[in-house]
Amino acid sequence: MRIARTAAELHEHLSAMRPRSGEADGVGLVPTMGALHEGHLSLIRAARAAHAAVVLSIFVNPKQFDDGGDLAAYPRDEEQDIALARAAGVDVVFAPSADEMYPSGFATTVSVHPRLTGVLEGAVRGAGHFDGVATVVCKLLAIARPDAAYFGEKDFQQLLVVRRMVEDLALPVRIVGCPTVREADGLARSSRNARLSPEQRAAAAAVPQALNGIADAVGRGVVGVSELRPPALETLERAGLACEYLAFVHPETLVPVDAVDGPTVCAVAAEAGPVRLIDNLLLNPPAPEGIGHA
Ligand SMILES: Nc1ncnc2c1ncn2[C@@H]1O[C@H](COP(=O)(O)OP(=O)(O)OP(=O)(O)O)[C@@H](O)[C@H]1O
Ligand SMILES: CC(C)(CO)[C@@H](O)C(=O)[O-]
Ligand code: BAL
Repeated sequence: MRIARTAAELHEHLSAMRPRSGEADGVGLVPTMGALHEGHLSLIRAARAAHAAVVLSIFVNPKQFDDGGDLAAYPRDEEQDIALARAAGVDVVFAPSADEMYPSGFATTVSVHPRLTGVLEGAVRGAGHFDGVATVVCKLLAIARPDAAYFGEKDFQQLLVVRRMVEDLALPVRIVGCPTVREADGLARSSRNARLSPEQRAAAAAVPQALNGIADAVGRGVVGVSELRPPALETLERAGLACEYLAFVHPETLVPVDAVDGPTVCAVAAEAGPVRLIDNLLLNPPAPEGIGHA
């Protein structure tokens, strides 16, 4: 496994591999901010299974953090990340500095429309968050020129924003979404979980419980958002979590819905002490009675 600190080094390593890339499906890119866990490893495994060469990028992108505190507190462990990447079969780790990504004079922002970036995470983290994500992902795609790039469905709005950007700018890359990897109690794996105290970690299980409660209710035919929200909010509140949003939206437009009468994403963000937890679930309305029975 090679480590590249600059775009030039990455190109050098990849050009040595590109001849191989004709065999399988070229290069797969897995963009991350490091502090690798099973969620990231699942993306790497998906890329490994599909591509001749796998590039893992590790870059804690300052442009997507509004709050300097969150950026400073973001967990970093490059040594362990490199060991995990090697064990998972990554070919090249691309770990640039902020100066390499944003040299002096850098003056470009990629901005997806606020109807997709100004709501949910964008509303809480500030308008600059998804501009920062779109800008860095666009640049990572331009540097690595992968055939496909892998993103987690845990950050479902990010995945939607990246897909929109790629389609609108006709970027020659396939975007692959991968399912959320969870702990035994259902909590979505996240780098920020490392900052939870044991009490906060126990309380955090209320997030998947709230989502599962909603899915169960929808399965029983309860589809009105006004009926689905209160018990879920109560589950979060009982655990001592501060809910930032619990939203029912159309999976592609992010427009809020009143009822789960078509595919709907329930997206939630809650604070456990200093840690923001996000999660989501795709809900489908129950099949009309009689359908599906022999
Ligand atoms: N539990 C998970 N399952 C699947 N993919 C995940 C999971 N957690 C993160 N990812 C994906 O890994 C990629 C890199 O994410 P990132 O480095 O921000 O990790 P993270 O754990 O989401 O960190 P954060 O604490 O910022 O939420 C993203 O595409 C993200 O959606
Ligand atoms: C996609 C990403 C690597 C861009 O910095 C980041 O937002 C993340 O880790 O999800
Ligand atoms: N995992 C999404 C990127 C972020 O939290 O900034």
